Amino acid sequence: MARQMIIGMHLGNGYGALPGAWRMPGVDPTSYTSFDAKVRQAQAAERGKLQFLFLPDGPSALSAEIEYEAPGFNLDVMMTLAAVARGTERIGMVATGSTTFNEPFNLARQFKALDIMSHGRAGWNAITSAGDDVAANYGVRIPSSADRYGRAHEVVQIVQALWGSWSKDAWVHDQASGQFAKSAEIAPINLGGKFVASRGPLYIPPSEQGQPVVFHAGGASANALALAGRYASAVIGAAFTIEDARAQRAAFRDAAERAGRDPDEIKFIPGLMTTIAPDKRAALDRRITLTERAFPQRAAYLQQMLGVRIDPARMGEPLSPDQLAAARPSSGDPRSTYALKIAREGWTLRDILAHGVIDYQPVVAGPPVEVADHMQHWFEAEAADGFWVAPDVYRDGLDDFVDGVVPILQQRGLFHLDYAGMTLRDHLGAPAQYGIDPRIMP
Ligand SMILES: Cc1cc2nc3c(=O)[nH]c(=O)nc-3n(C[C@H](O)[C@H](O)[C@H](O)COP(=O)(O)O)c2cc1C
Repeated sequence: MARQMIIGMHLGNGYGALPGAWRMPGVDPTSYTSFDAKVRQAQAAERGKLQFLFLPDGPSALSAEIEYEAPGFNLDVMMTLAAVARGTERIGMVATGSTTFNEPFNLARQFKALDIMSHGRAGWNAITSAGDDVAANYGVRIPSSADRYGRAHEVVQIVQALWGSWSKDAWVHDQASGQFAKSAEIAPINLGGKFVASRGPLYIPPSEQGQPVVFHAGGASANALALAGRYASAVIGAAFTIEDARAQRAAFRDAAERAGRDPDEIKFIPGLMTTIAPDKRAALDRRITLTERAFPQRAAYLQQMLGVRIDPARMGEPLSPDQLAAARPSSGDPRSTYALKIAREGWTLRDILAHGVIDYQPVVAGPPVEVADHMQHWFEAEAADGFWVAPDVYRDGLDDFVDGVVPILQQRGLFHLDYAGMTLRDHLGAPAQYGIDPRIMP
């Protein structure tokens, strides 16, 4: 069968990916604390047969914008997914769990419990935390990159070892014989390194997929490549251009190969922000409503990207011929070339910003077919094995993706018509694994 794409959905604060989402008509302003809202959003993604939900997590400092904007993260990713697990049946659930600020025993226990509750649908986004604001919440300074990644390798190995501490058929639960478990098949782990250790065993038997799937979110730094290359089945990526995405995907595949794995075992899944509307004008207007508060600040940044003076008071005007002639895309920001291309098309300053030229992920603002075209283009260029999609506003943006974009991708043979299996491993085509991968023994 032809290669088909994997699609995940960003499940953040309950409102949507853009800062104005909480104030949009029809949005319940208390969705931030509503588990029901998150379950409904997960159910909508499952209706679209999406393979997984992606829950980022900081926990970073409260944003300076809290006066006007909702925090970007979930109240608590594991508690949210416990609720989502009970309200869904097939969709995978991938939560972020820091390897810097958690003990491996806690991570192993929580993720495996979720894996059991969800019948084999859990994934762990194993990241290193960066940022002094996160560290301050734990009363420490942020460790060096070498120490963060050194700890991350130990944490992932111990977590995986703990996951395998019950053999696959250790749990007998035979009422007739009275045997609950085979104690000879439950082993302590006794693993330790420079940073962390655990005796084990865990007291949780295998799930339907054996154990959770390991993800990693990050860029292609040498340390991230070494970590993801060894352990990750999928990388949640950020790439603004198709060239960057191709290079990152190739780098992660090479890293997996260097770790002795088949490169097809690691899927590269960059992000995509969507604003879906009947036409381009309506989509840009929607993005203006959702993000305009940030435009003065973004205009100042656009000035640096293009190397010309830009007057934020002239939001309704295109850049002048003199400005366009003098503009030079900054080599320090890969988004600059695209920003200049959009500016040269003659859009007003407000519309240039509404195109998402300064967003963290590529933005598609337009009708569903444009979103599908973007995904097809990147997928067929081997820049992506799939996408994690961040709708601007969950309330309608998620349905517009599921009902508008997904059928186009299905008609084009690029996306499955239904789930073939029950577990996250099934959905990703991730090889079976139980305990530490024997190819990567400590
Ligand atoms: C798409 C994407 C998603 C990320 N999600 C998270 C997250 O949920 N929580 C987090 O602490 N860091 C997250 N990160 C940050 C990375 O884990 C990592 O800290 C960052 O890329 C710096 O990596 P470095 O230390 O190798 O330079 C994310 C990064 C990317 C690109």
